[in-house]
Amino acid sequence: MNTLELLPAVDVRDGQAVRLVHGESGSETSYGDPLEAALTWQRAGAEWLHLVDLDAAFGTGDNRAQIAEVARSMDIKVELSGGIRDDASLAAALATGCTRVNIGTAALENPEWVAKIIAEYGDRIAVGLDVRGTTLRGRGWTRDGGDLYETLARLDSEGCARYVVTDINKDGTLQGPNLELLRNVCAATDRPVVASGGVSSLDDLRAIAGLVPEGVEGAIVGKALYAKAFTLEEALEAVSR
Ligand SMILES: O=C(O)c1ccccc1N[C@@H]1O[C@H](COP(=O)(O)O)[C@@H](O)[C@H]1O
Repeated sequence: MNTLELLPAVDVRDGQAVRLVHGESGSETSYGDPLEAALTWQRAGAEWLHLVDLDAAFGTGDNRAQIAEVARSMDIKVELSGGIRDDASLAAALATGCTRVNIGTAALENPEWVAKIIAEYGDRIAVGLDVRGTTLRGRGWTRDGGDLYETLARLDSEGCARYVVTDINKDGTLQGPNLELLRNVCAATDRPVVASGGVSSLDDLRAIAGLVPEGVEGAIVGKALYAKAFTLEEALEAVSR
């Protein structure tokens, strides 16, 4: 059986590594320098970094230069997210050398462009399905963007390689992942799924790892690591069995 991949998250707002609650602007807790945070996860044995430009996602500016510096400083794989919505922002993201980008809003608002970049870049494009219930949310999770399963079927038919599925109601809450949502998405697609939102304990990670045979490939871990609920070393050990 494959091991669950873990992607520690570094979300950047106003130059700082932060965690939000339910993705709500203004709910930030700050954790200092993003590069230091990223290097901490790399030193602890991470194979992936989930790196998000939150200002670009919210439309409150961007942290593009800093994000690029972090991505370029990593020896590990980087999934880059936030504000990648057109050719220029995609080119800048890919030029950082990141392994893949995660597209949210554009997959809801600009499906033709997303179909084009999926065809062009294949595995380097993941789509972030950020949901409340089964309704997708875009523009910093402030606007409805259609039905999860209809969008998933469309993206599947266009060849999307992978989905990052976030339950907004769980994100940043330390309330445990939405396993039912993950199971339902895995049942609806044969593409790998990266789970995001709610991880609070090693048992949560073991529960997500139990979904690897159903199609879950990885889990993003944010607040739990910053709040020191467990260490990344412990997390990696927990999912390696
Ligand atoms: O990660 C968050 O906490 C988050 C909160 C609010 C909005 C977005 C958030 N994260 C990431 O941003 C991308 C979406 O960016 P865009 O819509 O493509 O500009 C999403 O995939 C999340 O990974």
